[in-house]
Amino acid sequence: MYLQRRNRILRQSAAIRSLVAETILTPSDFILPLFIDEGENVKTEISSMQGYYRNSLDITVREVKELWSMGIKSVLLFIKSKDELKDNTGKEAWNPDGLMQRSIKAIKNAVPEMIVMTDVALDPYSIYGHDGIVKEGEIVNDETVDALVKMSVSHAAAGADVVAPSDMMDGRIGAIREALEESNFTRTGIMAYSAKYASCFYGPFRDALDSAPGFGDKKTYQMNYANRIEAIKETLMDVEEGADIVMVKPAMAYLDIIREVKDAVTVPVSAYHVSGEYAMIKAAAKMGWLDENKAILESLTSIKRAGADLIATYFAKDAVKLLNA
Ligand SMILES: NCC(=O)CCC(=O)O
Ligand SMILES: [Mg+2]
Repeated sequence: MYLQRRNRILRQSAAIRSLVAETILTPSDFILPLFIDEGENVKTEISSMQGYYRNSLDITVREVKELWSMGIKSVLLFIKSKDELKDNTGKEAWNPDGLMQRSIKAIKNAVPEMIVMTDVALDPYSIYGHDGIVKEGEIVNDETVDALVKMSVSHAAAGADVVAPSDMMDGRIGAIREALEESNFTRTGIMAYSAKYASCFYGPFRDALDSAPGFGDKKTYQMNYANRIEAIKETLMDVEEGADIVMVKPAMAYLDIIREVKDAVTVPVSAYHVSGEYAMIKAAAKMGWLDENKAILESLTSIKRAGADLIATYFAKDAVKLLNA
């Protein structure tokens, strides 16, 4: 045979494959979500997320020091609220002494350079497990936005670097930006969950925070997974309203959306490799059906290749260890 072009030339050794690799994961690609609990020395494995824990703040602070030493530059905080603090206003969400606010302060105090991102949504504080205030069975938009604004400002006051509204109410990015400006928090960023789909892949997360919706589902605010153009509309609106970073969530079943969003905006794009995506790999690996380490690196590389500049993933630590191996 006489071939003008032999594509296998650039695949023949590990060295040449790495020379021409188009996508390279690095520790600073990752955001590690952390689940924080009240108490001391409390470490609870999430039943549907084997190998992943909800920790009290003392353990979390030690963990964040380790993460920084590994090269992980960002954590995304979620707290598990006590049942007696839950209501239908979400007011615990902006309590200056709430678990979230104490966590932000403790982490920034221990590792000032760590980029602390905070979840902004009412579900951990809601007796209904919904991301907003409920009236006559409906999740009301505008009153919820008022609550999210208070929540965001209180996170900024506690020292959060980036607030991350994950609720999908309309208009909240603009309202939060305006409030941050008015309160003089001009260094606080907003990572908007812009294209967050109503997904079954969030199931294990709701076990982690005991935040499953008490009635109905989240389809009146999170996006229909049948839709693509709507993701662009949502994302462009959030950028217009002042988002510094936009997000697509979940990740693996939405790689097309990540790519289209990446092509449509000039801000960094993040993707959230969610709890169900973690659980699938863990479960298959446990059965001996998948090589866990290979599945982790292939999944995260695919998400970056699709266009994600940042990846929120429960595998961040595992991935960094594998990249350094
Ligand atoms: N706001 C956080 C979620 O909705 C779920 C994340 C996950 O499933 O990992
Ligand atoms: Mg929106």
